[in-house]
Amino acid sequence: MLTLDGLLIRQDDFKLKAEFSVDAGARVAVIGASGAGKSTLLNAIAGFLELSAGRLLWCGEDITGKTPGERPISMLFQDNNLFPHLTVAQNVGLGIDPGLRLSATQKDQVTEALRRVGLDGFEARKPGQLSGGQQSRAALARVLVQRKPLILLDEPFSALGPALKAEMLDLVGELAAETHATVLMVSHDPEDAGRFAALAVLVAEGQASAPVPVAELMANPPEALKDYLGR
Ligand SMILES: Nc1ncnc2c1ncn2[C@@H]1O[C@H](COP(=O)(O)OP(=O)(O)OP(=O)(O)O)[C@@H](O)[C@H]1O
Repeated sequence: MLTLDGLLIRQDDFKLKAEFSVDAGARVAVIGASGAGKSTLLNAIAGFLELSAGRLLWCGEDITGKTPGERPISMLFQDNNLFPHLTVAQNVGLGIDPGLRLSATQKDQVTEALRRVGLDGFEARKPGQLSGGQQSRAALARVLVQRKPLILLDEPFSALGPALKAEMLDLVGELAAETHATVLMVSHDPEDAGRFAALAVLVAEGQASAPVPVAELMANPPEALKDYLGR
């Protein structure tokens, strides 16, 4: 279980509070208007932003003082964060060892992760030689080899067309189910949120609220969400 215990995050004069838990293995969409603080929330959970107050717990262990690399967390960003001068296999290998000194077993793990995301045969290509969807798959393979139990997705597929985006969301869902990972995904699209997650966290008015069923939230949206949905 991920527990946000009395979290307060500040970025200059922007403040965000959060106080809730997410069960292990849950898939949660993080929704809210632009600038509401969705990325801020994920960055704080990942350890890229320091907390002003509160604690973060994973399965009861306080991880507040841990660096991003020490946390049980992988994060996938919108721009995929692939290094253009490295091959696909090397980019994925970075998830195992930033120095890329991989054992034979670890190289096999890279190959297996690429196979799992449908990129076998693409090992030697550079990211620039891949389509947008294939780049997303490579970034996802890097998350897979990290084998972390908590995965944070910050609108990773927003540059893809609707069909490809749906395919990627389904793939992430399948992989998360196989590995029993807990997933928090920022989404701008209520349809994507519903497709991917049973639960949603609404970020609005300086607060990230406890997860509630997506369908319930959409059927009876609070004012802040109504504005966002244009209702
Ligand atoms: N590095 C920063 N320094 C100071 N303020 C920041 C910084 N990054 C973001 N902010 C502010 O924090 C608030 C929340 O930003 P954040 O990026 O988390 O919103 P978001 O909900 O993810 O938005 P979007 O949907 O547009 O990506 C905004 O008011 C933004 O201006």
